[in-house]
Amino acid sequence: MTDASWSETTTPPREAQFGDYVELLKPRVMRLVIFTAAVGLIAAPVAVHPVIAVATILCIAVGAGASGALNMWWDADIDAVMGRTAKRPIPSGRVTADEALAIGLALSVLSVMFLFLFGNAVAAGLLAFTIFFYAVIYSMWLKRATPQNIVIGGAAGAFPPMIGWAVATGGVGIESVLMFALIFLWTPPHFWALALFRNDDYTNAAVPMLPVVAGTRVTRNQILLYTLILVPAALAPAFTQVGGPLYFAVAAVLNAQFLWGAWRIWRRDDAAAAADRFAVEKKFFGFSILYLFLHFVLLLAEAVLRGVGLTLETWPVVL
Ligand code: HEM
Ligand SMILES: CC(C)=CCC/C(C)=C/CC/C(C)=C/COP(=O)(O)OP(=O)(O)O
Repeated sequence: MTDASWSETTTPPREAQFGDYVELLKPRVMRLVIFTAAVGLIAAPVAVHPVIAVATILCIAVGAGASGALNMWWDADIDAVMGRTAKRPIPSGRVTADEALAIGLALSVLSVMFLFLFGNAVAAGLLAFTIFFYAVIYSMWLKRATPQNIVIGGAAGAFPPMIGWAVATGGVGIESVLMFALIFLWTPPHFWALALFRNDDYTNAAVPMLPVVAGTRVTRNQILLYTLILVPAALAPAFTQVGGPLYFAVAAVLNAQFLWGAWRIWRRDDAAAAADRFAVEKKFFGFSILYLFLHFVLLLAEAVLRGVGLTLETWPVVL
């Protein structure tokens, strides 16, 4: 469906295609979110039937996508102003805001309902809370209100492994809290590195991201500070039942590299960054994604080595 408000001088948007609706669900970011949820489920000490595992991961994926659609519905005005997001389905007129809202709400309800059926009440409750946290607390409130938006709002992105863990165990454990902490503390360096080289976008859109409000010096300091706190939190799972020597050895290298990147960002200023077009910040942002992905690959590898994760022995109750 297209928006009728386009004037004759504007290139009319084309009709929406299936891909536009998929784009509403923020698939590129959400694939890592879904992977962390899957690892939370598999690393848990209670084995799950593959049918339940697949069904519940699908529910979490749909719920994550739904929260992305709700975010795009609410943020359409901001997205229209920023170069990175101006071509999204709503600002480009291919999908209407009402459609995005309807899709976001419908998929949220369906995902939580089916996670309750295939999983349990704790997992479904956590998924509902996570969708609410991203769509309402982060998008509708914090994002436009405070430079601490992504620190507090980052909690939404940290819940998925806890949801996966809750599917398997029916509860919360120290290990799932550590997985939460890993993502929670990783989010500020991940995002602020990007905000440094996308500062103009956020300034134009009047979004109070840290570099806009407090300046780039403070942002560089905060990236290093959060990385210093992140490193011990990222190594801690090695000493629990989900970790082991493999996790520790590889994570130590990854964390040394992350710390080195944060240090390089900290010790330079905007003139140096402008000279190489934010090459260090861009590299650090790219590496942040690999960094988080590999930590969860390590948790998966440790689970495979322990022989936990899936079992055909417990036939799913729901069937
Ligand atoms: C409040 C928390 C977060 C903020 C503000 C944030 C912000 C961003 C932004 C603005 C981008 C660029 C996206 C684009 O090019 O459209 C990005 C990319 C990305 N983020 Fe985050 N992020 C957050 C949390 C997370 C979490 C929790 C994950 C996964 C666990 C994640 C995974 C990714 C990935 C995989 C990409 C690259 C997407 C691509 O391939 O283009 N982010 N993030
Ligand atoms: C299971 C479940 C519900 C998971 C949700 C996970 C979650 C909250 C991920 C958030 C990651 C994200 C896309 C942040 C972007 O911030 P932004 O929206 O300010 O970025 P933008 O400018 O790209 O829109």
